[in-house]
Amino acid sequence: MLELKDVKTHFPIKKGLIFTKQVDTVKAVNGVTLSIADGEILGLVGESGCGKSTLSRTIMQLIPATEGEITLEDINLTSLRKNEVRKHRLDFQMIFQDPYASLNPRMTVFSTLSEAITQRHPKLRKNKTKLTEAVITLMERCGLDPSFMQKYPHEFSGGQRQRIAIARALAPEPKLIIADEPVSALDVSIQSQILNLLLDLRRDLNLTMIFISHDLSVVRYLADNIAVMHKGEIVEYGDSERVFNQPEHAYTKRLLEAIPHLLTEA
Ligand SMILES: Nc1ncnc2c1ncn2[C@@H]1O[C@H](COP(=O)(O)OP(=O)(O)OP(=O)(O)O)[C@@H](O)[C@H]1O
Repeated sequence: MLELKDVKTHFPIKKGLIFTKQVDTVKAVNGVTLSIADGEILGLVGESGCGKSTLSRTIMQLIPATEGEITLEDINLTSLRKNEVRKHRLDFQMIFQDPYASLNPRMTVFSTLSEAITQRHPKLRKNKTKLTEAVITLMERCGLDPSFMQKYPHEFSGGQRQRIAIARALAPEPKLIIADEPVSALDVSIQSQILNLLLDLRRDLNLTMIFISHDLSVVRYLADNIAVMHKGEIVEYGDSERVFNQPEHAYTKRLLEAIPHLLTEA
């Protein structure tokens, strides 16, 4: 479904004083090769600064890859012209850590979701009944009471706001969802509800997802496969349980040792 071949995203940065012409390169993503199957949840883990966000933004075509190939269902996105790339933007949707920041505070749930639905189905703009039905279906699917559709984000709890953000991400019927630390800002009890919602959605809609987290226990719960990223490279990749029980790379072992309870559990 999604293939990455030797993807590199490098940022040139000026070195030293204002008038200097010397340039350094930050190799934020440095030769990533990965594939994600239809309906798979891939966990992407690594410390802050290892390149997870840059890799997501490169996959979503928000920043151009310096080198390499990104193929979505046999379309080589890296070879497309800018206006052609735009057509594929809806195929990728993101869920962020802070739903409050990602939702427009001045828009009701209905406006937020209907705007996202009509990006994919513009004709629905003229059919309020069908649009409302689609909003209700999305809200129910994400465990939200549709009678709250005229409410604003601040009128919901943190967990419910994340459900709205998830519904918003699903609305344009994306091919891939990238969830960037989607439960890190939530209370532990709410975290599991949101993780279970994501698992239910994957089961019901065959969602394909990259789940980014620094929390390995969360990733283990959700992901089929795990990619461990370190200094712009994938240093370990494999089935979730294998990576947890028999980590091969020293960096993965270090990450696992940082959570001792996980080792005793395994
Ligand atoms: N636009 C940019 N220009 C220059 N350097 C950048 C740019 N964006 C990211 N970087 C650098 O690339 C490296 C990877 O950053 P990135 O944000 O992708 O890491 P991350 O793993 O997502 O970190 P975090 O978990 O803190 O978000 C960092 O060293 C960062 O400073």
